[in-house]
Amino acid sequence: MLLEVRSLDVQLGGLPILHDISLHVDSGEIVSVLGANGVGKTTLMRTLSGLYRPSRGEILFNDQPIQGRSAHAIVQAGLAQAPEGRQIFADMTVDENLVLGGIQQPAKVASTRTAMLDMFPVLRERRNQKAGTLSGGEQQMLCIARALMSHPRLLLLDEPSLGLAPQLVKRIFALVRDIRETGTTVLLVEQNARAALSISDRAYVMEHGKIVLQGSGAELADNERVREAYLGGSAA
Ligand SMILES: Nc1ncnc2c1ncn2[C@@H]1O[C@H](COP(=O)(O)OP(=O)(O)OP(=O)(O)O)[C@@H](O)[C@H]1O
Repeated sequence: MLLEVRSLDVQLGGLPILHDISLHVDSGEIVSVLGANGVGKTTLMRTLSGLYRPSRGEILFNDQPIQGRSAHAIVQAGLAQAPEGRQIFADMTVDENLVLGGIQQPAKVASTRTAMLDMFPVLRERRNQKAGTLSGGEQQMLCIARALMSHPRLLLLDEPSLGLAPQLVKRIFALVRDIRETGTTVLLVEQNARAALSISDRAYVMEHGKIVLQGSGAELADNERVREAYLGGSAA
């Protein structure tokens, strides 16, 4: 197991947000966490990245407990996040954003940046352009490439399809598959259950801060409750 989350509770501003979350991600998998707006998906991602401290439970990464470690130390351990809303540096160029993503591994920045520009040719064309002037899809690619600059073993993706047209959603999900092929494990949170399940080995469904269902991508795509709530209709 690359990531194991055991009985995690998270409170924010005194309010319970996540309750008794347990999940795992094996090396080489693509795993999704699905759920509607506000169920706590971003809170989970931010907790895994060390931005929130759980009130109970354990997070094991590569068999080491990481809860309570700084966000910086967690990136160094090999867990990087492409956050919801992209959060790229709008006034900096594409190139500068990439360099910042690799800041913890300065010796590798030049070669990793070349690899990223090969993987995302649209970023190569726009490498000297201010990131804030990129389209939504280009910004998402930059956000993912910036996270990959730290050579993570596990990439967390928070709603990569948010606000993108269907063709671009397809493109982004194809890229997630490519990323896995290069040896990076992926944990993805998504509202777009259809697209996420189509590329996931396994998935979890969250409601009201809890995990209510889990299974293989195919099992969940076939599950009546998932079909009704997230895929827009029953099997019939
Ligand atoms: N800093 C905070 N303080 C208090 N409550 C918060 C805080 N951040 C988030 N919440 C609440 O926690 C709940 C879960 O929010 P979260 O952003 O994790 O959901 P989400 O599943 O990612 O939703 P979305 O898809 O809309 O981003 C929401 O009710 C939200 O209002």
